[in-house]
Amino acid sequence: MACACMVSCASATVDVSCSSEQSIQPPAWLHAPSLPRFNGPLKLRQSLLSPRPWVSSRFSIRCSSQKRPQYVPNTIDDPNYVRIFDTTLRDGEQSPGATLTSKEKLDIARQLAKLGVDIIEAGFPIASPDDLEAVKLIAKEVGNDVSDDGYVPVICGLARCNKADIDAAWEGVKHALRPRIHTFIATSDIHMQYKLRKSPDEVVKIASDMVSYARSLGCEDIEFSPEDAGRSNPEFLYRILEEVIKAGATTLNIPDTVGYTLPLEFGQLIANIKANTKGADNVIISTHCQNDLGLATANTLSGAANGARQLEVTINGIGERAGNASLEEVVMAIKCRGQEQMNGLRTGIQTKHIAVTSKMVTDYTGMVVQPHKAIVGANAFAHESGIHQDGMLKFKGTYEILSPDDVGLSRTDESGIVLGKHSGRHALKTRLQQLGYELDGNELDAVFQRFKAVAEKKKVKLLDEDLEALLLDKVFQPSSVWALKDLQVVCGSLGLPTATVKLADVDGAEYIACSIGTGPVDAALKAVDSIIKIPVTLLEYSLSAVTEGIDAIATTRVVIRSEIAHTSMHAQTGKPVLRTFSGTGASMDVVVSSVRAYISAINKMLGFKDIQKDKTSVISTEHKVSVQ
Ligand SMILES: CC(=O)SCCNC(=O)CCNC(=O)[C@H](O)C(C)(C)COP(=O)(O)OP(=O)(O)OC[C@H]1O[C@@H](n2cnc3c(N)ncnc32)[C@H](O)[C@@H]1OP(=O)(O)O
Ligand SMILES: CC(C)C(=O)C(=O)O
Ligand SMILES: [Mg+2]
Repeated sequence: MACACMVSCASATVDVSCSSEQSIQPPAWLHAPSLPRFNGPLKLRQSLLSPRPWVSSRFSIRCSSQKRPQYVPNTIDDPNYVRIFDTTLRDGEQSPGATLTSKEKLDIARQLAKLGVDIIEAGFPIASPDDLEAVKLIAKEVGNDVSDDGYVPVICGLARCNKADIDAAWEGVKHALRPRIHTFIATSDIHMQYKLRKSPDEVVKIASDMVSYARSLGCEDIEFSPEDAGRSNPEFLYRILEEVIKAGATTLNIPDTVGYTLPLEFGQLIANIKANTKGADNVIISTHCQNDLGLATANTLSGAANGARQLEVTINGIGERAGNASLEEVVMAIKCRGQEQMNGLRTGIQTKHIAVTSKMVTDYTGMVVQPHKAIVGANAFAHESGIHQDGMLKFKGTYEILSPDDVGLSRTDESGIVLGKHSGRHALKTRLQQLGYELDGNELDAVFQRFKAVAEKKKVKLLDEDLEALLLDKVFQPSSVWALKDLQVVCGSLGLPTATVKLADVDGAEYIACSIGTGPVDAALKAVDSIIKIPVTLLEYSLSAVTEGIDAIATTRVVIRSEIAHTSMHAQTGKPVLRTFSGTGASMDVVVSSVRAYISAINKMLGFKDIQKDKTSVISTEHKVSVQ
């Protein structure tokens, strides 16, 4: 039987007709050498539709209509569709220091609409006149911007269970095409006794009266939350929820306000509420999980698996204290595993807008996302270890369950390879090839050794400029006559800058010299001079950091002139002139970098006429120290 079917391949989403064979273009990453290569349209057989955990996430197939269901407050005509309620502008803004201006809130609301969230909680209008104005603005602008397919987000305002709050919330949201009032009151013993100082009976009456009041204003979409439901007596929850349903609530949101529950426990709570609350079949059950134990995403997914069809989340997981369940984690988990593990759950989120939304929220709130944050962290699609990089180079499915394209991330290096201290030769060689350098064998080994040594010290990843500097320093050098073995400098404002240098000659014999100078570089170059004993003049010296940061690699370029030999013909006068030689060096230590460059130029000079150093001219024999 044919059915409407959606295939989501990396960033592309293709509607196909689902019969026994379907024709779609394969995603690029499917071209793994170890798998059959598909050059034409991929024939998708039914066997490919069966769960294949290692592929399904990067290649998810859904056999249902992907149209967003028509919005009706208390029901969804697709049992697998989960509404995404974004509360970045309300709970998210409760993050200490995350205050947003009205303009920023409007920008974020517009972005949330692009993302396709079903409900935007735009603020807590009673909190301040600014909050009310921002909610109004969002309701008027974003809440009336209907897309071609009929989508327009619900605009919601929060209110305590009192008339003033509800009036303010209605004042804010009523301009939207789909306005919602969200009212809440705490139901745990601890909150009722110590915070509200009200009996359970009083709380039930207030809740029911205030839901009725909200309905009486003309709002047909009412959400009610029993605050601290995670620590509330379940029997009391069933009772109060039944009363608010009778009073006209259309969504029952179950907050784990202090992030106290464990995933199985929270899932069971949702299942129990659905089973034991009269009228629960005619409303939407929602989750609102705080992250105090780091379980917000897990609890939210557990709630969805147990029948919740609205999930309250924030971008980047920001929110009160440790934050809320993060939109990107919840949505991508459903996208990645919903088909296979959650009976085909789906959301209406356009996931390719996730990265930019995350960035906007970071910029506006100043709440920086940790590098290893799932989905949107800087490292979420980066691979540093040699074994992983080797796997990624061979087939991305080895270490990636999602494609960065799915969340709107592009990376300059398609394999997401970050060169660092854990990288191997495969990754280094590949990156060098991409930069245009073909290295193998000893050359590759030599660069690899230097690369490892630098990567050990460098805290941030190695950039292309770093690699090129290493290549210049290690590979594109004249054949070595003298080599720097060790270097030590003493400098500062106390005493004279002094350098001790150990060089090895072409036979491996070592020579040490010590010198003072005007600074550490000058002292080190003089110590080199005193070993090599060939008069040269330093004509040019330049030092630059190839990348940013205190641990950047410094490259040095020097130009020297031999004062005793090595002439060339002047192009205009035809007279012999003393020849100049340049050299480059690189190191995270500026003095080492300088000495390497200097020795490189000297080696070039010595190699030019094939004049090996005159061993009799060195001032010290092996391991003897000469101090100038
Ligand atoms: C779990 C959550 O995230 S709830 C949302 C939390 N968000 C915020 O609080 C942000 C915005 N808040 C504010 O700007 C202020 O708290 C306001 C404007 C809402 C209220 O300020 P104030 O009137 O000065 O009250 P304050 O915040 O000090 O105390 C809260 C009062 O509301 C009562 N209250 C708390 N929750 C509720 C509720 N859901 N329904 C009714 N009353 C409530 C408290 O018992 C307390 O009443 P009391 O003054 O009789 O003791
Ligand atoms: C207002 C409610 C839903 C809330 O934010 C919470 O309980 O965490
Ligand atoms: Mg909350």
